[in-house]
Amino acid sequence: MNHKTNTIVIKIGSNVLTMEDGSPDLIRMAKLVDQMVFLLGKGLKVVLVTSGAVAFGRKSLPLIPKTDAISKKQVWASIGQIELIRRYKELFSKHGHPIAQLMVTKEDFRDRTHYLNMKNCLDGLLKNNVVPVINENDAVAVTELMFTDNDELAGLVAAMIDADSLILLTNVDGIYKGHPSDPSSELITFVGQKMPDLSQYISTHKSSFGRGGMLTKMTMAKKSANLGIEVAIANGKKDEVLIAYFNKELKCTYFEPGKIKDNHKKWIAHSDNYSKGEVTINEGAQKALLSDKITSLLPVGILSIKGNFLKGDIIRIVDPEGTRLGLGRAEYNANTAHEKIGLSGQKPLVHYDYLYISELN
Ligand SMILES: Nc1ncnc2c1ncn2[C@@H]1O[C@H](COP(=O)(O)OP(=O)(O)O)[C@@H](O)[C@H]1O
Ligand SMILES: N[C@@H](CCC(=O)OP(=O)(O)O)C(=O)O
Repeated sequence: MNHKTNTIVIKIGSNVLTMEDGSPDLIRMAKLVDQMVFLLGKGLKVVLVTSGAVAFGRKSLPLIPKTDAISKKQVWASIGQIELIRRYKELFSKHGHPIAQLMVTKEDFRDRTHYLNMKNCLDGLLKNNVVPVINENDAVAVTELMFTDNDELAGLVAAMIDADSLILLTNVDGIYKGHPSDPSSELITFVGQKMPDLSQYISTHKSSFGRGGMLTKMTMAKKSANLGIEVAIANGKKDEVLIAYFNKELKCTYFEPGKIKDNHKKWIAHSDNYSKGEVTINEGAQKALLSDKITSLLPVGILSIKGNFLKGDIIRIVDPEGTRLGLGRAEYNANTAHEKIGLSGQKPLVHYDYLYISELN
């Protein structure tokens, strides 16, 4: 944790809160709440993104055999969430800390009004020293409306509130160069802004109750670090894990934060799934956008346009070879943009303030 951390988002995976047989690990839960209270005592603002609703519900109610897979998840999550949040309230209350519950879906991050309403709520809770406890609303979020997992939700929340740190607690110490259970496997302890892609080391294997897997965790960690948030993937089963992180003594996979992006850019950076169009730019425009100069995307640098986007929609920006360079908010609709392709002296299609160029192509 860097010296300037004021706000930290802590994500706790299903496997951290469950024992081998899938039953809730209430002792582990209590230890983690005690550590979050320690961080609060050090003056940090803490936001908790917690999995575990499905896991808690699964053990509380056997379902009739013909219940389909989606209904099972929805039923278990909607039952388990009650026990999950009740336990958190009980544990935080013992230390005099009030908590709040937010149940969200991916749609709440697409719509800018929803986004700003949620940000307003979170800012209000943090100002009043209330710990927000956030989970995906599994009762309504199925298939394409789902986050890949709560790692993605945690990254979106960290960007939304301009958190300084994001810690993803799972059931291994971090990303290994081999299988995590192999004693000879090396733990990757540091990931710099220019570190090559780590996906070569990551198997699709997931822990028993996890949903996303290490690949989504790594992807979200790198994207968050690219937005200026320091990230750690660490073992939530390790005693004192949050204390060790606070004291900079934690064995984990640490992602070095890049340049801090403003909040508009953080929202846009996470909007790839909502893009309504695509513009291919020429080499001159590509060079300008990748430079350190403050540059908007001008029609003179556009080669082609796809999609019938409207003013205000998010559009993808790709280089002449079709490689995604970034995202931006369209200042006018696709028809107007088509009329301006290649013309100089025109209003930017994407203004710099609403332009996000990923440094991780
Ligand atoms: N290279 C790797 N290093 C560490 N863990 C890995 C790696 N590749 C795959 N994994 C798996 O990813 C799992 C953690 O992801 P996940 O199951 O989604 O946990 P969580 O429930 O905490 O999100 C680990 O338990 C491990 O089995
Ligand atoms: N909303 C779900 C979250 C599932 C999820 O993302 O799990 P994990 O990959 O263990 O963090 C639940 O509470 O079970």
